[in-house]
Amino acid sequence: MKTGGGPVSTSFERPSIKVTVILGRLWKYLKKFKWMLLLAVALSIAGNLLALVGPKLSGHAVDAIHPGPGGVDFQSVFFYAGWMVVFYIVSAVLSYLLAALLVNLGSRVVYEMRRDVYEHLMRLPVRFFDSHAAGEILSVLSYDIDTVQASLSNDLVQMLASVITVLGSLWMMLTISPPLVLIFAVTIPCSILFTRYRSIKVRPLYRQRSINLGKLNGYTEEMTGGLRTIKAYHRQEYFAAGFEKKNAEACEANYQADSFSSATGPSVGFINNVSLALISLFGALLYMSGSISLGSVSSFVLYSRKFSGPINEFSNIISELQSALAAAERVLRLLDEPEEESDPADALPLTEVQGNVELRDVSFGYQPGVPVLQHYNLTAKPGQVVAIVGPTGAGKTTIINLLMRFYDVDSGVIFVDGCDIRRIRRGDLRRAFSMVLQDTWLFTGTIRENLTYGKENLSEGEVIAATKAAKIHDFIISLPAGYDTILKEGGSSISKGQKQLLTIARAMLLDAPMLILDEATSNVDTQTERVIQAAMLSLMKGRTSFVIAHRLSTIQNADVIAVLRNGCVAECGTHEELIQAGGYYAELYQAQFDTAEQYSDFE
Ligand SMILES: Nc1ncnc2c1ncn2[C@@H]1O[C@H](COP(=O)(O)OP(=O)(O)OP(=O)(O)O)[C@@H](O)[C@H]1O
Repeated sequence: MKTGGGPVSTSFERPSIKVTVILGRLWKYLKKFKWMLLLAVALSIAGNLLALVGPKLSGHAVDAIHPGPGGVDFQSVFFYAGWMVVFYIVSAVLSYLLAALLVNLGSRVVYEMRRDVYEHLMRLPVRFFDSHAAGEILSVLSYDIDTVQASLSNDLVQMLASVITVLGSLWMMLTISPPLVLIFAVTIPCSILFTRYRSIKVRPLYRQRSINLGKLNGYTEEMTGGLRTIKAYHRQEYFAAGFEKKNAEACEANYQADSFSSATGPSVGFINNVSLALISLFGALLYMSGSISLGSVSSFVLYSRKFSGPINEFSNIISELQSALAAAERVLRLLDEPEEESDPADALPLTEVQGNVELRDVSFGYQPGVPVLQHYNLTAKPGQVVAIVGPTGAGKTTIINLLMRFYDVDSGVIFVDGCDIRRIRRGDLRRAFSMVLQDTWLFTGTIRENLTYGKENLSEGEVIAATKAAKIHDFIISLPAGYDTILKEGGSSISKGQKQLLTIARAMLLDAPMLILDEATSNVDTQTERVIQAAMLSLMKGRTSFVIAHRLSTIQNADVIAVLRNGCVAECGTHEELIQAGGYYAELYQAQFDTAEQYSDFE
């Protein structure tokens, strides 16, 4: 079954969400841990207030040094210096505890966020996955969420510390010399305006960085998936050029964002140094006029450094926050993707399935204006085997997509046991079908887990009976760990045919009342196909089955063969009837028959 094919959506690139909305939604995650947050605030206040005492003590120590011989009051100097050490040690311990707490908080938030995104992904319609590159989705789940975490654990602690240090230092400076504080009235607004201007400019750059990285990941994921084909066609250079382009775009966006934001720090640093020069100048003048002690000037200088340090740091934090906001935005955008419509409140259960299926006047297209099925009609009576035949791209798999409600019809109705499938609970409808597809999907786990994941509490005997019927038992027990063999990365360690036989055994074990076989034996050799034919026939017995097969020899015994052409049923009947009619099916059958003959001559 095809699941891809649609254009890769660019929905993660839509215009930005308002910062307040992003913060509000991040707060919903944070508030679950409000006690940790409160403790963090308390630790931050305590730690930074203690650190604020240092410069004051240092000022007292300086004032204990009097000009002239014997003018140093060592007792006082040691007293103040000792207390400084004590305050700084306690403050450092509190800062360490705070950082550890916030790292923990960040991890918890990220855990929740990642879980929400994953659960949301599971609820998204197939349409979403058909139109988004897997790498792009992975990029949101890993890189973007990690960026949010880094910001939550580092920036949050710095922001808290900065606010307290700035306010505390300002207060201390006001107690020392209000006129000197006036210098900041000129320099601080310059810093703030400059930082604000840069932060407005930098956010779109960070957004672009996330987008480009997502594209690069999408491309890499696609290329690693298709590596065999690339090597077989010797197109490494061609795709390397594509990678080069995406890589260059990602690096360029990264450079643009980082270089723009990194210029902010030095600029703000310069403004702060100007204020330090002014403080030194005016401080000296005040000292000479006798209105301030030398120790106070020294304390003031230290506080001014403490005061402007975080403001300088603020610009860095702001750029990191912008990066985190851009990442959070992409995460939220993914969370905003509309989920598969939930079942209506009065949705009907599907318990005793008879297997009456009818597609009545069904029209459908994946994209507006590009119809795939047009006024399509098909009826399957209970227990019948319906084969759907048609040229490549005719819409055979699309019928399966509609039957399973991976997509909904544009018009017309699909009935199961006389009930519109849109009125049936989705889960019940899907459980009513066992599917064996051309593209088999096995997950990392043991063979047994892969066989039984559709149905719990299966006995060993049932599992072995199914694998024997699917002619895969002998292969499984030939493996050193038998049924406990771990299949890695979707079963990449076993052949495609073996994978398909495993999924046939899985479908047998699921024992659903209806069957979908979409090129189910396409990867199996003709000999094995013949051998498992009996098992397939017994599997289909009494079950309404939809079989898609290009090899017409496998569907000759179907009760109904529906030939699909140009979106509608071109011919319908049994094999004999269609051969007699001498239409498209007869032509197709003859062509396959001739080819088989040619090959047997060749042999
Ligand atoms: N997710 C999708 N988005 C957009 N178009 C799609 C999508 N899946 C399939 N199509 C298009 O719909 C048409 C029918 O596709 P479908 O997979 O149903 O054909 P098919 O008869 O099963 O082909 P095949 O025999 O090659 O498996 C094709 O033109 C295909 O390109």
